[in-house]
Amino acid sequence: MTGQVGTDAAVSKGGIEFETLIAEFRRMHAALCASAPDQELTAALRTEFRSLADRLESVRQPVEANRASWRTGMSSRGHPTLVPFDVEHLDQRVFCARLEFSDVHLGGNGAVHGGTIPLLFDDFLGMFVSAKGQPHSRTAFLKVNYRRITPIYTPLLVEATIDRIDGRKTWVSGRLSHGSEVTADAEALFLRLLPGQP
Ligand SMILES: CCCCC/C=C\C/C=C\C/C=C\C/C=C\CCCC(=O)SCCNC(=O)CCNC(=O)[C@H](O)C(C)(C)COP(=O)(O)OP(=O)(O)OC[C@H]1O[C@@H](n2cnc3c(N)ncnc32)[C@H](O)[C@@H]1OP(=O)(O)O
Repeated sequence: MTGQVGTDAAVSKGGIEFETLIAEFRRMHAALCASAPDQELTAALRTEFRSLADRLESVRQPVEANRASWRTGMSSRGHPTLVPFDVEHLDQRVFCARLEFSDVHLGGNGAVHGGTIPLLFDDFLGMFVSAKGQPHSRTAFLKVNYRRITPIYTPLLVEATIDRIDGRKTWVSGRLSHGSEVTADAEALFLRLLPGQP
């Protein structure tokens, strides 16, 4: 890692190019998870990955605000390893989105890895709290119930509601569904940060 700081102009924050780059990265990530390359292909890929990492580290940004993977309006803000979702509806009380897990998220026997679902909920509920609850909040707790196996490569719906706001506290809950079946649900408390609080 070079630690070099790029300029704003060096960061692609707009246009379709960054979105298609992230889509290709996610495809590559899923293909890597699902593959078994032989030694020759592994060596060739390692060389290409190293070269790509060198080029990206040369335009490294110090804080999230300047990073291309921090774009509102893009699925998961353009972050390549968060769980991507497509927003269906957002209002003061309800937030819902469509998503599909991939080989990136596979645990075992066709089921999504148990650690991936809290990642989705933390990000999804956190976005909701940021947009319609209290911005600049942080997760104090997140409880997840795994009700059924969550399948990969299957259209799913994730929904959330803001249940209560009291002072700095926002209580929020979420559900992940496959058709009429809830596969996981969550409840969380977010606390608005105090001025100067890290
Ligand atoms: C497409 C539509 C959306 C468009 C959105 C547009 C823009 C959005 C842009 C960006 C959005 C960006 C991000 C959103 C996405 C993801 C969000 C991810 C969020 C995270 O992933 S963030 C990382 C994980 N998170 C932590 O790293 C927290 C570590 N931790 C702490 O930083 C402290 O722990 C803190 C600050 C939580 C509290 O500390 P503190 O000192 O401020 O407060 P204190 O302890 O005094 O508690 C005050 C009162 O809360 C009660 N309380 C506290 N904790 C509790 C608990 N666990 N359970 C029950 N009650 C609790 C106390 O009991 C007391 O209650 P009372 O006042 O009644 O006595």
